[in-house]
Order: sequence, then C-alpha cells, then structure tokens
Amino acid sequence: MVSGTALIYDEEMTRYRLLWDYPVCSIEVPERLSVSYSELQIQGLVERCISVPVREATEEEILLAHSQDFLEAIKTTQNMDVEQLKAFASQFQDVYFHQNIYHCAKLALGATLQLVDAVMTKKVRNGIALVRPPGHHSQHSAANGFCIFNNVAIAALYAKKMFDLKRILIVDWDIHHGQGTQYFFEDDPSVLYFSWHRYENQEFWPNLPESDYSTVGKGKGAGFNVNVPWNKIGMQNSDYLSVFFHILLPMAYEFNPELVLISAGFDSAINDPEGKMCATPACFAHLTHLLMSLAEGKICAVLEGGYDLHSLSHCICHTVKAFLGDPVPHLLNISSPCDSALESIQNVRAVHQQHWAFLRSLPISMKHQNVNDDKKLEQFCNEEIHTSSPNYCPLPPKRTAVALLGEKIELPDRCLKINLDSVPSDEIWSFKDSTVEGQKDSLHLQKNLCSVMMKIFQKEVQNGLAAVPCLLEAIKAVLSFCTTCANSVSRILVLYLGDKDYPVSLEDDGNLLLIQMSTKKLKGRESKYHIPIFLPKEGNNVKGVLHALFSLILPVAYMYNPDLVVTALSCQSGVDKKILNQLTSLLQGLAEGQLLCLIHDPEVSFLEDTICSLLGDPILPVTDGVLQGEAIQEVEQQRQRLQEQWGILKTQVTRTE
Ligand SMILES: NCCCNCCCCCC(=O)CS
Ligand SMILES: [Zn+2]
Repeated sequence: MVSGTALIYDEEMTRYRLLWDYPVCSIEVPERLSVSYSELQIQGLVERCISVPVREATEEEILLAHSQDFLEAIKTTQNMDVEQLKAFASQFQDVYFHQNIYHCAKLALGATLQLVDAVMTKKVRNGIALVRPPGHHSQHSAANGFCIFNNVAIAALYAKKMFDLKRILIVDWDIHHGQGTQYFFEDDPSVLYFSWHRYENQEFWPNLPESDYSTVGKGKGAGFNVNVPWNKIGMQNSDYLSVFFHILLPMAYEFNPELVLISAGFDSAINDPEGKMCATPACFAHLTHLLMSLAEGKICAVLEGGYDLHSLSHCICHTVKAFLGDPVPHLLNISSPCDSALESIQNVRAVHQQHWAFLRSLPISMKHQNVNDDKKLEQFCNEEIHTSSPNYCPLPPKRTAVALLGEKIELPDRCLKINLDSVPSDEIWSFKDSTVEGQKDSLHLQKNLCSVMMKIFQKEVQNGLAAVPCLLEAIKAVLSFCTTCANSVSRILVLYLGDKDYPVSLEDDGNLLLIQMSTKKLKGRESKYHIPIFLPKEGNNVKGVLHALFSLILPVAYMYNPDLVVTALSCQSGVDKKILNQLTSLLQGLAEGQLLCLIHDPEVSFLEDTICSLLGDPILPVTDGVLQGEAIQEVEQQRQRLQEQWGILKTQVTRTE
C-alpha cells in the first residue's frame, strides 16, 4: 500500500529577489520559502516527510508549454544588469527578473516534475513542492504575475505524456485566477481546471472578463474549466467549504481523476495583503483532506502565492499534516455562505448545469449581481487566526481499535484488537438482527463497544470499528456510554444506513444529530436533528449516496461540528462498498478523526476495506460517479427543506425580505 508524503524544497530558490523599486512585486520575497520551511521544521514535519531532491527542468520540458522564443528570451536575463532586467520586465505584467531567476524557475519546474514522478511511480502517496517563482499566471510566450514557467500546467502535460494519463484535476485555490493555466487547457477535456479567485466584478487583478464564471471551456473542453469568482473580500471558511461541497467535489467525483494537482497558493488565507480573505490556516487542512479520497490519494501540491509569512507558513503546515494523515482540526462557526458567495455558487452551477450530471436535473436559475451584503466590506476578519503553532508533539500513532471480529480476518498490525473475553468466536455471529439474544450477549456487546470507545477517548487510537449484532442496539449503547462516561463529548453525529425506524428520543437538544439514509420513505418524525434521507434503489444498488454525501451530509456535519462521529452500516444496505469507503474516509474530516464504525453482519472483504479507510490508506475511486436523476431529485428536495435550519446547505440566494 502506497504511503508517505514528499517534501521538495531547495534553498537555492531563495536566491533571487527584487532589485529595484517596483511596489506591485515587492511582496514576492525569498523569505516566503525560508520562513515556511523553518516552520515545518519547528513543527517536526520535515522529518516526517520523505525528502525528494529538486532538479533543473530540461528545455524539452519547458517547451511542453512555452515557445522557443520565450525560452530563449528568458535565458538572456542571466547576464543582464539591473537596468536591463528592469527594461526586460516592462514587456510583461507584474513580474520582475533577476540574474538567477531563470535558474530558480528551472528548479521550481524541476521540483514540480520530481513530485509528479515520485507520486506516479508510487514512491510516495502525495506531496508538496515549496517553490518560487510561482507558475499559474505564466503563458505560452509570456511571464506574468511573478510567474516565469507554468509549473502546474507543465506538470499536467508531463503527466499525460509520461504516464499516459487521461484525466487530471487541477485545483487552483490561490486567490488569483490562474489565467495562464486556463489558457493551456481551455479546450482540453482531459484536464479539469478549477479556480476560485478574488474578482470583484473584474475590478481585481488581472481584471479579465474570461476569469468570470461564464468561461466554462471551449469545444470538447466545455464544462472542464470552472471559475468561481469572489466578488467581495472577507470570504470565510464557510464560503470555501460550500464551494467544495456544492461545486468542486461533485464535479471531481464525476470526473474521477487519475491525478490531482493543486496550485496551492495561500494568498487566499486570512491576513494575506493580496487576498484580504478570512479563511483560516486550519481550513486548508480540510480542503486537502477532502481531496485525498480522489485518485487513490495521488495528489501533488505546488506552491503558488501567499505573502503573509505567518499565515503562509501555518497554511503549509496544515496542508502537510493533512497529507500525512494527521487528524484535521475542528473548524468552528461553519454556517451559511454569504450572499455574494451564494450568488457565485448559483451562477457557476447554472452555467455548468448542462455539463455535469449532478446538476442536470436541478432547477437552477442565473442570478445577476445585485447583492450588496456589506458583511464582506470589513477589511479585516472577526476571527483571529488560531496559529499558536502546536508545540512539537508526536501524535498518537494512527491506529484503529477493532472489536468483535472473531477469527475471520487477521488484522493489519496497525490495528489494535480488542480481545474478546471467553466468548467463543462462532457464538458472536449467532446474534440475530431483530433482538440481541439473551442478556449475556447485549452485556457482551456493551462491554466491547465501551472498550473501543475508551481507547478512542483516551487517544490511544484514532478511531474504531465494531462488528455488532444489531445496529440500533449498538447506537443506543454508544449514546448511553457517551452520556455517562464521556462528558467531553457533547455532540455526536450518527450516520445510520438502514431501514429500521430509529426510535428518536423526543428531546431535540442537539447533542445527537441522526442522519438516516434509507431506501424506504421513513415515516419517522423529522426535525432539525433527525434527518431522514430517502435513496431509491435501482436494482440492488442504492444510487445517490455520494450526492447525498456532498449536498447534505458533509455540509450539515461540518456545521454541526461533532465531537464524535458514528457510522452504522449494514452490508445488506445495497450501497456500493467503494462508496461506503469514500464515506468512511471523508467523514474523518470531522471530530478530529474520532470515528466509530458499527457494522452489522459484516462481510470480510467489507471489513478489510473499512479498516483500510480508517487507517487512512488510499481508497479506490468510485467509477460510476455519474448520478441518477431520481436520487438527485430526492436529495435536492431534502436540501431545499433543510437549508433554512442548516444554512451551509444553501446553493442560491434566497430573498428573505
Ligand atoms: N494589490 C492589488 C493589485 C494586485 N497586484 C497583483 C500583482 C500580481 C500578483 C500575482 C500573484 O500573486 C501570483 S500568486
Ligand atoms: Zn496568487
């Protein structure tokens, strides 16, 4: 199983800087790399990564994207004096040159390609290249916006050529539009380019009409270029997560990429002088985590922008920790996106409706700019960053406590087996679903669940799994355990996949959120904290689980912000096992990864897959990501109904007044 996170950095890339007075470019300083790298060292992350050396890109690699003339021109900067460098720079927009910048641009590109090689040849699972100059603004024959060679665009072209890839996703979360990258792949359906960027109705740099949501790609590439404009500053974690849930993730799963490249610019984080946004460094741990279930975890993050050294270095550390599989921190106060963000989300979904199955059958209208929610006018954000850099502390080993498996499977040694007392293993399987036979059995059940949960709460393990005779019994046992023994747990999210009517206790005090996915319409009383989701069965397969996951379950779960997540699944539920593994993997972004999986009447193969998901191993992609009409309608109706209580579910501006 592929593991390991590559960290690619060389201090040679700090050896160029601005040599004359050019205010627009003064923020792009060498310290961006050196400060970030030293923060990685302080947090003990350098030694946890696999160091991969940089190399110079070859001319052939540069020419994958750039013209020969452009390359020859850049070469000449090596022998220029400052006046000549200044004159040379004036032919391009917002970019400066230095005698050593050509060398560093070759190293930045070489580092990027080294990362692609390491991931594609399975030396590592994922990784990050800390490079400068950045790349996503540079074009066939033009340097632009601090960028010389387009590192990520060439990485995609290189990966297609060297590894014969057919589907590559580029996620550009930098706060500037990577127009250079867009131009390279506008008519190419094999590269899905996604970018959000500060736009302010074309008032913000690079002030291009083609950066708006209406640019969806050309010809065969139509639908494979996705622009999400931020028309106000001050966007927060909720705005960023909403775009992932309601636009990027459904598209990414439908596209099913073989490789994910991130144009990882962190000028989209709080306190950045360019972005003036409010998303916290911890948010980038979640953005990273949410992408890690794609492409069997093959992700290459390449640094683009990011100019506040403190914010930048903490964002990079959060990204690396997520890559390493560390628990991702709680995000507080997730709620409805602001109206301006909703307007952008609505418009992106409207123009892409014809290109993506998950949107096709929805009633989405265009919404033109007339929103003026001044909430985003404030220059600075109301939440200071929680960047008290965690003092260096080794995390508990990523272990999974497993109970009640009998002898059917031998567990990976990374698991902690809860030894059963003297109950002979064959008896364990004797439980019937309807009732738990005899007092002994339910007592036995309780004891085993308690031991798994104790280990989770004592942080001896990250998460746990228990094969149980009856899901409803087990859920009740878990809840009673938490109320009695674990006072640190005040909010529990239970995701129950089954048809039994769960006896919802009357009090809706919010310390239990039950989301139940069922293939039959549940008559149970629905309330804010009891969400029944009906998913029609087609043949023996339940469709729309992924759609429900992105449109409903994850957004509500993030807004609820539980201390513990419990999944209660039954193998007979008719849900594709690969989808259940995606669900198990994605839900680990909540509750700092404290997840307990209850499985009824498990099949061995499913147990093994679930354990792999819990251990953070790469999971298989879902091939039939294309969703079905009816299921989408059902989920859409639930979303419409719940969005008043769970604002994160909104996907369009609702005129309340
Ligand atoms: N401050 C408002 C003016 C905007 N100046 C933009 C300068 C180019 C930025 C390029 C960049 O950051 C690469 S990620
Ligand atoms: Zn940028």
